[in-house]
Amino acid sequence: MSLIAAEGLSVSYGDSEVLSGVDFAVEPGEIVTIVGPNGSGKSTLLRALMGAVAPSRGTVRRKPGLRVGYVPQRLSIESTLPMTVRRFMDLPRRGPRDAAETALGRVGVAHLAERQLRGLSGGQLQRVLLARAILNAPEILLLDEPTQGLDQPGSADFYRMIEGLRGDLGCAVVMVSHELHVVMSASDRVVCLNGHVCCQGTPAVVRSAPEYRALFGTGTHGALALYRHDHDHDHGHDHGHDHDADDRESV
Ligand SMILES: Nc1ncnc2c1ncn2[C@@H]1O[C@H](COP(=O)(O)OP(=O)(O)OP(=O)(O)O)[C@@H](O)[C@H]1O
Repeated sequence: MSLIAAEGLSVSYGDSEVLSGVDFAVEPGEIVTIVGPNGSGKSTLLRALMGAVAPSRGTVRRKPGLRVGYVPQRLSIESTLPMTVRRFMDLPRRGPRDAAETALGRVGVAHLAERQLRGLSGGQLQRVLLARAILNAPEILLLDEPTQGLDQPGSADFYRMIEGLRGDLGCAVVMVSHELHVVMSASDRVVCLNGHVCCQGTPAVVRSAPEYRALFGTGTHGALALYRHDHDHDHGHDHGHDHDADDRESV
């Protein structure tokens, strides 16, 4: 059984439909990366999977009792607020002390427990957010651009750690990322989103898919092209049909 399955999922904000007809399912233990231009609905898809935004059409089904860990794109508490890492781990409610220590240790930041949150580097803060997300032994981790602001070695470390966590906890991981070259190697499956699913499959399949190349170009592993892509929010364009991994191996 899928952990989460969206079928024909559409989401609108007011009159504006940002996702239309998305079919997307996550199986236990897989690492799926969602790529797409700015404004293509990646964060919205994650939030719809969690149940934080309601579909305007279609359905999202979650396995009953599913434990979800979520790392947001930005920290929503006031970052100038005095607060230690340990205290932050106890929000919104205090858990067993050793659980927090274990989680911090798992992501390599046990030594930061007494430090102030606001004094952490970007990479340290990401790890603390991740530690908090794994406190409830999630079956699925949802990460929204977890390496934003990290340099390339920092990002590569972070993705290695995600793979390690998947191995230790056996959880599935769904993450949004712009760092296509790193992400590609760390993912079992890549979904290219532009209001709808343009193409999906293994990293190798997606990299050679014409729909992906049309969005991201072929140079610089797509990373720079991503930011240059001029997204006009017209989701009505037609790629003919959606593809999945199996019919694209020969491209
Ligand atoms: N709460 C909201 N109310 C109204 N519009 C919203 C809301 N959240 C997102 N949008 C709009 O929906 C569209 C998709 O946003 P979303 O954040 O899902 O895209 P994204 O692919 O994650 O973008 P980015 O790569 O820039 O983070 C954008 O045009 C955005 O402005």
